[in-house]
Amino acid sequence: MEANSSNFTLSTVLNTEDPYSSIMLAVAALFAVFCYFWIQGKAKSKNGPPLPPGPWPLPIVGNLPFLNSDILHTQFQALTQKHGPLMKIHLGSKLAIVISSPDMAREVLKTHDVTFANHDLPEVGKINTYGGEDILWSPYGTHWRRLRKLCVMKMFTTPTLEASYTTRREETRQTVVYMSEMARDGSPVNLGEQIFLSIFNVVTRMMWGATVEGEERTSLGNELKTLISDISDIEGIQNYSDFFPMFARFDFQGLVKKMKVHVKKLDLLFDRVMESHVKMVGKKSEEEEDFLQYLIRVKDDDEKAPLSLTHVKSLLMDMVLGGVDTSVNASEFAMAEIVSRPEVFEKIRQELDQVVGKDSIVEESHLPKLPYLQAVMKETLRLHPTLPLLVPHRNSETSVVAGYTVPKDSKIFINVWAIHRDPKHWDEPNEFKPERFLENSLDFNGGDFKYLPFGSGRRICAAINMAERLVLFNIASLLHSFDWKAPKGQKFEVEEKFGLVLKLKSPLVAIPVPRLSDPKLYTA
Ligand code: HEM
Repeated sequence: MEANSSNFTLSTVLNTEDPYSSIMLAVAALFAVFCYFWIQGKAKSKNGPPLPPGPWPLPIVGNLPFLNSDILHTQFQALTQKHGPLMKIHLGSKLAIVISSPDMAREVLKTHDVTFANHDLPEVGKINTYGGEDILWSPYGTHWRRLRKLCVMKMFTTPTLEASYTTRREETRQTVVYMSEMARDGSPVNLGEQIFLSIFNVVTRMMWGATVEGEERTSLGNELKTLISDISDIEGIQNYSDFFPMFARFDFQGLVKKMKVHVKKLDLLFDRVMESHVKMVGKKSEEEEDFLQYLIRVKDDDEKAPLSLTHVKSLLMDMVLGGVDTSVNASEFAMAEIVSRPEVFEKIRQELDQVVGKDSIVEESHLPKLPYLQAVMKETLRLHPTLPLLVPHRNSETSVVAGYTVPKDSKIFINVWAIHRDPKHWDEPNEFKPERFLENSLDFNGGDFKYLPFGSGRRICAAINMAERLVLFNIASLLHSFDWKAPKGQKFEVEEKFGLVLKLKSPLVAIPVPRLSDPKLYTA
């Protein structure tokens, strides 16, 4: 048969009448083949154990064309059924390893913990953390240890948290007051926005004493929530610059550019705060100082690892970006699960009425006496882990894990979302059943590798006790003070939107109905 113009043949592609384009295509094809063999050669272990199994990669792009960044966690879960709980994936020129069982998680987070105790710094992470020298992205070593020690020994200790209770109480009361005002005329409330304001204010007041109040509470609050959420969304997008580092400077998806615009806004805020705090050094006693004053005072104390003002600023960024977004989304998921399940809501109400009573308000000291509510928080983080793939780790050395070679600098995804829904380890894994946590002794400390909402090992979340207080106190107060009704014609839904941080697909909007008898319980 004669070739006609609609036929898609090699000669039409090569366009034999245009020798220049033929040569270019031939060079591109050769380059592709070269890259393919180079990646394969680089990925193969030399005389050592084989690489982990995984789907067959295409030249150059690897498995990228088959991955959908909106459902990466479920795609990884499905691929694991075929290739096993230690699986390799080629992301362009980058080798990724996906971990999907408690045993494999133990291998990387415990057995080989030092080697795997780095986070894989993405291109956009360099922008929002001033070069990645913050606590989240710094590689395991002296500088990271110094930052972590400052946080863990100053900001997140039990005495500091106890001392800052007034802050959390005031902010939560403000939220209850705002909601009772909305309740007066039956207005719906965007719960995520209000929880955001409360948690944002708590974190920033603990760090530098600032707060958002009055009219600003709605306007600036929404703006900051959107800003922080946009930054975390950009962090969640698969950036081709990370998979083809040699082209990173072209920033083809424009993500670095977008990140710079967002970060500039937060940076201006931080600069103002830093300036005022530098002026205040020495003017307050050590007991009175906030975390930022403390950091500025001690930053040069350790000769081996002195900190610059930029390091200090990057820590603020970590707390605001890492601490606020995670706690808000965890609280939103918990509220969404509770209000959409009358039987769960009823049990919580009974527990609250028994422990707190209807003529009092919730205090943080009540929290240890609320086992069912604690179980609800644990079950929420099992079903909807806030960081479904943790923060991707990176190994600093080539290692042999479970008989397979994991080459140095691989990107390690720990699919906590899949581990938390593995039927080998959980009964009815897709059901929301808080009771399971009344029957087991699982906690947030990462000792049991089937439950890792805060990670495990050296890079485990630096603020678990603070996160637990923030989430529990917030939701306990909202559930004790109000009944929650869906706006007319709507029903509550708990659908997930995947990203670095797991979010509700649609915002949780509900109408508060006060349930306590004394109006004084709705004042600040
Ligand atoms: C429910 C709320 C939270 C959840 C679920 C959560 C979870 C996590 C997870 C999974 C990691 C990474 C672990 C890994 O990659 O192995 C992490 C790291 C971290 N989190 Fe949290 N977090 C929460 C709240 C907070 C808060 C409130 C703060 C501070 C204000 C905070 C500060 C940090 C820091 C600084 C790191 C980095 C630790 C390091 O790399 O050494 N987190 N968190």
